[in-house]
Amino acid sequence: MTSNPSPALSVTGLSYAYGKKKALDRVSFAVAPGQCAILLGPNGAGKTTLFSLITRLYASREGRIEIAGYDVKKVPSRALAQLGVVFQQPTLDLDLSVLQNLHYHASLHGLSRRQADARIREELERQGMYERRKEKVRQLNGGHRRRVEIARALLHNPRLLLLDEPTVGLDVPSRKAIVDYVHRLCSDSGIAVLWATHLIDEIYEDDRLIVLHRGAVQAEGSVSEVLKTAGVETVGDAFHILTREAA
Ligand SMILES: Nc1ncnc2c1ncn2[C@@H]1O[C@H](COP(=O)(O)OP(=O)(O)OP(=O)(O)O)[C@@H](O)[C@H]1O
Repeated sequence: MTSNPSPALSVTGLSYAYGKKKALDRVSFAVAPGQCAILLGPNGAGKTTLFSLITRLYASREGRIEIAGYDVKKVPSRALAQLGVVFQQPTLDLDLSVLQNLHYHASLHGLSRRQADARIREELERQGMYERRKEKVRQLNGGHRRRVEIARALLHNPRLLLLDEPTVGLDVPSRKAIVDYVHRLCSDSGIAVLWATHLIDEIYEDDRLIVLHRGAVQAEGSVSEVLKTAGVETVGDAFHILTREAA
């Protein structure tokens, strides 16, 4: 087996503005295969803008984004084939069954019926959702809908999974189940994750942290490196110090 030395995600010197309003300012960081990276930032930090650039919803003239070594501007279809995304707003069709939603996505990615059946079963079983496959999404609670969206994002075996505040609006047990599941996914499958959040209890000790505030990276590294940068003992204090507004 040949090893792929490229990071799962590499962002270099990325800037973006909405008219005159600068939303990202020379953002650079990388996420290695198997790494769970938390993009931590308060409202308005630029997290969704960054995701919109990685997924090519927007294009930027300044900076470069590579997914598994593929430049999203130069070879977009190759780059996006390596990417799975769970957007902040739910995107399942509520009136279709779980299976119908997943088959639709699998065919968009060019999976044969047989491949799709196998991958759907695998991903739903991993999250204890296979027995719910024939139910309409409308019948599922918010946590189970999110599980289906995560399964869908993984069907084509991407190398990078983006999650934009995926636990918003969920109750505590559903949140915990999703946070645990995604962290296990990184260590077990080698996929890289970029998880945008402003909730510090979603961070695990082994995660990589990228603290974003006002469109700029304020600190980046392991949890202990970020604590050192901020000169504090807890992630909560680091978040407070690194994202406080200038007086
Ligand atoms: N369509 C837009 N037009 C103008 N300004 C925008 C637009 N979208 C975002 N912004 C601004 O860009 C900045 C970054 O916003 P963004 O939504 O990327 O932040 P965020 O970290 O995702 O915040 P949230 O957690 O609230 O979603 C903010 O100042 C926001 O007001």
